[in-house]
Amino acid sequence: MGANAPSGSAGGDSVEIRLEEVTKRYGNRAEPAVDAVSMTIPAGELVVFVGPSGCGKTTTMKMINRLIEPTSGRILIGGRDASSLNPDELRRSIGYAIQQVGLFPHLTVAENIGVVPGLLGWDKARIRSRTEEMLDLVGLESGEFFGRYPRQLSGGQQQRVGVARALAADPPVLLMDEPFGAVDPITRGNLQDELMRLQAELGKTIVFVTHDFDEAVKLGDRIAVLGNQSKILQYDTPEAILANPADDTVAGFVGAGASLKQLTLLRVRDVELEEVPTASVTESPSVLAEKLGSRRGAVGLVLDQRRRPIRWATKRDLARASSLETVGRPVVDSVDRASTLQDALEAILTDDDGYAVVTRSRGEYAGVVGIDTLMGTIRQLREQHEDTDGADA
Ligand SMILES: Nc1ncnc2c1ncn2[C@@H]1O[C@H](COP(=O)(O)OP(=O)(O)OP(=O)(O)O)[C@@H](O)[C@H]1O
Repeated sequence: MGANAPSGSAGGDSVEIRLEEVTKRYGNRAEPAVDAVSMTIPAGELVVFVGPSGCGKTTTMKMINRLIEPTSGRILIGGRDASSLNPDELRRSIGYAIQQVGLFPHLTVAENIGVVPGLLGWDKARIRSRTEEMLDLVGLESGEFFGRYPRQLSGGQQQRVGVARALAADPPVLLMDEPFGAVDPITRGNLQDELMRLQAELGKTIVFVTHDFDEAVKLGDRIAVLGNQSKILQYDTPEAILANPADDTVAGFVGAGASLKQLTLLRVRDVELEEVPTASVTESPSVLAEKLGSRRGAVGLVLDQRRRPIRWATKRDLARASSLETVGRPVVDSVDRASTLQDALEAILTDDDGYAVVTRSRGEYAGVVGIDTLMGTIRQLREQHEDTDGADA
């Protein structure tokens, strides 16, 4: 952020957010809603606050743009004390997207997106082109949606407009409070994918609140697992939290299947591919049988003339077969190098041979990932994170 008050139109550079002993006491309640929270949200990262209902996530977030004033402590945004800034200007420099979307019902989609740029004094032509750009960015066809009213949109479309509006003035900081909470799981998944794509492009500093640990794992560069009064139970990368939850409460929050969730964080390209014996569909079954050798349970792949895997065959299958065209069982599922290891596991279970076939861009055979590789990877991750903890202690 520049030396002047954040203009909100500067865009570009991302900024760090620091909370120093931030406390919020509502009215004269004995217990603070947020108790002396200190944390650093690194510039350009997406940090997820996750924790049980009522633990203080929203209160903590709203203190960053001063929708709620802290009772004590300091919040620094790009090194500047938020309490020293004009609250209206501060809020214009921070994008804000919430579950209820909060679109103005009497304004069109375009007018909603243009609200903050308008407040910042942008001219009409610039607002119009920015609005079109934003609609495009969130995957809504500008010609179709520009003049619609919020009630003429589906829930998912409203959420997209909410995100477009939050981003319109190109703020360096974005606060998102359960922004995808009110939509069906498929739309939610799509919106999450969009946000990840956007973030890879834009590199904003984003604070994202959710109840949903899986959402946190998917989106977060880091996750802050919060307990009562926003006490930070663990603040680390998703990998580290999954591999090694700080205590039983965090482990409870991570929930069942932590190892499976770890597999969503790694890609096929992160592990070494293995090979199984292969033969071309034009060869005779005995050729593949010979390559399989005498090892029990060995399995081979039949490739078509463009080297695309088509069938799995064991030694027994081959002994009975007259042609490789019909031998064994078809390859049903395959993955590529960009697939997650969870996709690979899914393919292993679908094809039931202990391997997932990995293909290149045109479907040619590249290798396989075996169940042993997946188990080894999980074991390795766990050990790595245990080592890191040991070093810190
Ligand atoms: N305006 C308010 N006045 C008094 N108490 C409040 C107010 N807003 C929130 N609280 C209390 O502060 C605590 C933290 O609330 P907050 O909304 O920050 O939690 P949260 O973690 O975001 O919850 P949820 O996930 O359910 O939205 C709660 O106990 C809540 O009842």
